[in-house]
Amino acid sequence: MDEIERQSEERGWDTAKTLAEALPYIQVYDRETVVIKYGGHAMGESAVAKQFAADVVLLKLMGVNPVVVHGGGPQISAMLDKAGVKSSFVDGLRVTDGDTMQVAEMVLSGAVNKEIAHWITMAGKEADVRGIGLSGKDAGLLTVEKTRRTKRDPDSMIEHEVDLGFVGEPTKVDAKLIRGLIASETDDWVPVIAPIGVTAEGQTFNVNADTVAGAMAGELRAKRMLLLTDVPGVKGADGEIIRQMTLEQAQLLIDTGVANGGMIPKLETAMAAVRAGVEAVVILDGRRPHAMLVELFTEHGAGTLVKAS
Ligand SMILES: Nc1ncnc2c1ncn2[C@@H]1O[C@H](COP(=O)(O)OP(=O)(O)O)[C@@H](O)[C@H]1O
Ligand SMILES: CC(=O)N[C@@H](CCC(=O)OP(=O)(O)O)C(=O)O
Repeated sequence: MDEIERQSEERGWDTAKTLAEALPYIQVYDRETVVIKYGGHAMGESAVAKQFAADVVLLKLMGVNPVVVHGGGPQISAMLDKAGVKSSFVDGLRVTDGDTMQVAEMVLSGAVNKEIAHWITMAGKEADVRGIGLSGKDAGLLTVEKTRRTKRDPDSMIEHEVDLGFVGEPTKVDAKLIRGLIASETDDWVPVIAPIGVTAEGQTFNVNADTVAGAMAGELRAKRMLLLTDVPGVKGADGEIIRQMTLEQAQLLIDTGVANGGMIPKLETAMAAVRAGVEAVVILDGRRPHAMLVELFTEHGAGTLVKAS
């Protein structure tokens, strides 16, 4: 046996050891639902996204029921730039007028949704694991109402409403279709959901993807919700990643401004999901290969875990 063969054999034994060590965790998540929020920043280059799809397939084949909710904020911004439409954000939410809504729906439900579902289907071809792309508009999945935000004027201290346009928050998740897909004994479906919702009057609204993932995880009583983003976790005031936090600590980070921008909807969602019965939420770096596998199947885990206590 030459040196290359010997090293390859060594790697084989290491892989087997890693698999054996994962057994207790694999049992914990057996037939449990894990909602994965795949952020637009985490998608990065197509090689990273394809690796994500392969990991989702692996989860499914290991007995987990993954449900993917995706974002696409940077992708919407790029398309709006091309069209010469300006975009602004309030507390991490995109102010959405009629033109912006059209572009957001086209990018989210069209390009991004179908790409992710397709990559999952491609990665799972041999085992017939199939991604199925949906938006909150399909099968009455997501009902929303207009988001109301107020801001205090720093000089007069008077509160006034900020109109975010067609931005909504979930009031009802009808997860009948999703439950049917993940419960199938004969087929391996992986639902992939775009964050578009509809009001009771039938108007299409843009919804922050973290918020949709939280509402979905709560409705499905998911064991875990994973928020995949572009930072290794939530940073505290000292700039260090916080490994675990309670709901009170999460609220304090928002109130003190240590968590700002896109991290605000993430923490708000994490808190709401835990209150709705999700065991824990993890905010982690989706750009790192196999981040979900490290989080679910190793002792140390990855990112920041948000839990009731
Ligand atoms: N305390 C914090 N810890 C980590 N990231 C933070 C914090 N406060 C704000 N952020 C910002 O939140 C961003 C993640 O939110 P966002 O850009 O909306 O990601 P995504 O597109 O993945 O949803 C990070 O890139 C970072 O700039
Ligand atoms: C209302 C609102 O802000 N909607 C988001 C929807 C996409 C999203 O949430 O994407 P990320 O997860 O990649 O940030 C937006 O228009 O950007």
